[in-house]
Amino acid sequence: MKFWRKYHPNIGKDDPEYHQAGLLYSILLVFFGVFGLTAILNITVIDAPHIAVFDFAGFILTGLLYFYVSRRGDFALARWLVVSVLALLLMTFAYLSQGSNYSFLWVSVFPPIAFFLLGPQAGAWFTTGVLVCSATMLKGFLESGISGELTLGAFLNFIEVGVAQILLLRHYETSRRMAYTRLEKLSVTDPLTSLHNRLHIDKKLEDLLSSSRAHDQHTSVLLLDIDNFKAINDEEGHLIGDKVLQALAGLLTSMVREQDIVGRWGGEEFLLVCPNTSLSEVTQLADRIIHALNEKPLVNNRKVTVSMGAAVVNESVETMEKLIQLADDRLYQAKKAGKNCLVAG
Ligand SMILES: Nc1nc2c(ncn2[C@@H]2O[C@H](COP(=O)(O)OP(=O)(O)OP(=O)(O)O)[C@@H](O)[C@H]2O)c(=O)[nH]1
Repeated sequence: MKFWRKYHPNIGKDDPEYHQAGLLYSILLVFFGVFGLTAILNITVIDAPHIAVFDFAGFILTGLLYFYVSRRGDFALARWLVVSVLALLLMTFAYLSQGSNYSFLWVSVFPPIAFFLLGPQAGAWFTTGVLVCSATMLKGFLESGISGELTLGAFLNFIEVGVAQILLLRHYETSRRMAYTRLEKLSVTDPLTSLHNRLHIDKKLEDLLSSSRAHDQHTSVLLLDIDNFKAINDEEGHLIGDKVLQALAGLLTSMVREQDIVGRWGGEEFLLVCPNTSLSEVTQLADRIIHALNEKPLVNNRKVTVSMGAAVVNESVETMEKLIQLADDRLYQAKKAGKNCLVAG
């Protein structure tokens, strides 16, 4: 049931907000249905019109909120609105039932939702606020003796459970988010060189190409392969081979602009993606790389050379596949031409 995706097309399946959006729209729909149904029941069967008024208000409020959130599409605002309305409705319900039937326990569904939608920091503050308001209200009921079911013990248990929930959820949500951030970083990083991995660079390049086409800008790529890398491994050992890859990654990163992307494309292949860069500009960059490598050894007094193929987006090379294929064909030509050079056209 991913009907909400049409309202937030920018939230992808791998996004942390994906499940938040699912929860948010489920809450709105469930509350909308439950309020509508209980409003009818409270009027027709139970004969409790004062509760029916509250149900009806909840029905209208959640309906309006659904409409607003889905039309506006600002997901950050949507989360705050839903959590605020939920807090309001739960506390109003606790107030109307005046401590009877332990219905104030409904307030305890609030903390997990608040932490999940707002995060550990805002979730903790918001939940503390709701807990303080609810406890103040229940204290009033307790002192006035309005409900025989609300004992001092029940009241204290309510507060203790609330405090425990805040502490536990804060810990849980913080560690969950940290683990997510770490995994997200690992999934886009090449462990040996710390450069972007192929998966990530694929996605970045795809995004860049769509914006290049939309704004009629040049995006150039440079596919780079270390020459005779097998010989380096064979003669110096794999550890030195790894060091060469790391040193080259560092050199390439230091030579490009901030907006350029350097990634490890495969074993001893690297891909440089340069937004807003013409073929002649990327040729200058390639010349600087060749010059820097010829100038001094990378690791262990061992000079390393590279071959490169460059390509730029234009009318005949529009897709990512075609762009990479062209750069790869040119890289192959550079190898055939004797290595340590660039082929750009
Ligand atoms: N040390 C190390 N070697 C790797 C890694 N990934 C791939 N290789 C090695 O890279 C070498 C690539 O060899 P080839 O494809 O024959 O290429 P080459 O020797 O560079 O020859 P040319 O490309 O024609 O210049 C292989 O020996 C792989 O084992 C890595 O992460 N670390």
